[in-house]
Amino acid sequence: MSIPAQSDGAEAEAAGTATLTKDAAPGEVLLKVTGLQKHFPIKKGLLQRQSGAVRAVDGIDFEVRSGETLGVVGESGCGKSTMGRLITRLLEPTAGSIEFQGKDITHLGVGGMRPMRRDVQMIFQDPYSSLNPRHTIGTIVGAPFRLQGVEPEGGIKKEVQRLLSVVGLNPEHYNRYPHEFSGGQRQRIGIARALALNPKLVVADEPVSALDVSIQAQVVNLLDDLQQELGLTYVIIAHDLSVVRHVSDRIAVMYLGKIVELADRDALYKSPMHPYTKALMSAVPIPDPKRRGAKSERILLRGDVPSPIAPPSGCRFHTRCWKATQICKTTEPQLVELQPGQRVACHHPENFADQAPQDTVLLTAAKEASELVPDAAATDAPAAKPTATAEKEAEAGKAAAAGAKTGPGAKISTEKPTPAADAPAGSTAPTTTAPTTDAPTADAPTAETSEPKDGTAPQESPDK
Ligand SMILES: Nc1ncnc2c1ncn2[C@@H]1O[C@H](COP(=O)(O)OP(=O)(O)OP(=O)(O)O)[C@@H](O)[C@H]1O
Repeated sequence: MSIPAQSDGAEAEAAGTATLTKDAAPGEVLLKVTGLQKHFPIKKGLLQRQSGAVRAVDGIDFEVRSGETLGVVGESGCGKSTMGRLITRLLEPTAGSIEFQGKDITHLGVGGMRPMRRDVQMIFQDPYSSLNPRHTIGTIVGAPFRLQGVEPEGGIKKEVQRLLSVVGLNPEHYNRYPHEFSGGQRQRIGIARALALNPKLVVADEPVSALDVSIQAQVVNLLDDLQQELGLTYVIIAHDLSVVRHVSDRIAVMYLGKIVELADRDALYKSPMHPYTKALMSAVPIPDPKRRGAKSERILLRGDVPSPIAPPSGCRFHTRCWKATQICKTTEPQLVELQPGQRVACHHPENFADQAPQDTVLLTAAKEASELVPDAAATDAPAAKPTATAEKEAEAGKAAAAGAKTGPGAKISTEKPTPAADAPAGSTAPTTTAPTTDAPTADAPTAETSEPKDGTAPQESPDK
């Protein structure tokens, strides 16, 4: 796919809207997150006194390098979306810091963030609710220019039409409304809007999970193409391991508000070190029919993820981990680099020397919360969470693509997207994931934000 060049920084400078930071060279750290926390307060009673907090993100550290794709996986409710909204500054962090190109943006206000909004954009999960139904596509995709006061060369209309063709839509559909498009096409509209200001970092929160299976691969391939042509850096949040495997260079695995493992994609899939990662990976179906008969075991995790209001002490995974010992209950493991490029927070990692060999007494209850089952039996097993993921993937039929991925630019097998290639409107089957935590419902914590509906994706920080 050939993508026409976007207006570059020089033009922006000429227009008097230069960004505050200098560009990161490929491979340099673009985003650095340190000790990031987001606790949503739980308020009760007439006086709305705070009675606790949902610890959605509870101290995470990671970096995103220019030009790479960082995939973020984990069960529903582990804090992936909250993390995405924190780094795009749609949410105000409770603690920690966020640096973008060396500049601390943790507590920048609306005015301070305005220039940054050009560089950091977000693509939302639900292409139905993230586009304002009363606005035309032209208005939606052109909104970032108006909000930032940017006048592209040739005018907004021409630039919007160019963006529409970049994402595989018909530029003539400029005056149409969102309801006239299918789910996949709407997601392309969301992508066009995100690309309007030539961002450096794009955070995509479950960008394909609301789309029909047949359309998912097209959108993933489009994101791939755009990255190569425009040198974009992605943070892609997904619970579908085959999508994450396909698109990511590195992968962060989250559990209950923490990153438990952060590693290069191949290392993570070949030799996961955190037991939780291993359980997640064991649920991915083997795509190669020749290897399918090979003896393999799946790890079923029983029960729900504990509540993020009162997470377990020590290692948060210890209540469901078959390797947990006393130290796991009392001491929180730090995320340390055990292999080059592979950081793990575990006292008893897989595929590596034990970090607490003296601690041998297993926590029986925890051991019983997981079960190793032969592969065939696992297929019919009831829905512990990783198994549910596996089922979704099997259903998605994308496993072959996942297994075949070898390097950047590899494609999920699909027909090339054409403007008309997506399924007609209404034919998609949105997937929603039920929350697994019992956290926020009972105590009705304060909602801080909702997805923008007006085509103005993250132009302003709502909690400022
Ligand atoms: N505005 C909010 N107010 C209170 N609690 C919230 C808010 N947003 C998220 N939470 C809670 O924070 C926790 C993490 O939610 P988050 O949406 O980040 O998880 P997730 O991993 O993205 O899950 P999913 O895949 O289901 O979207 C959950 O327990 C959720 O209920």
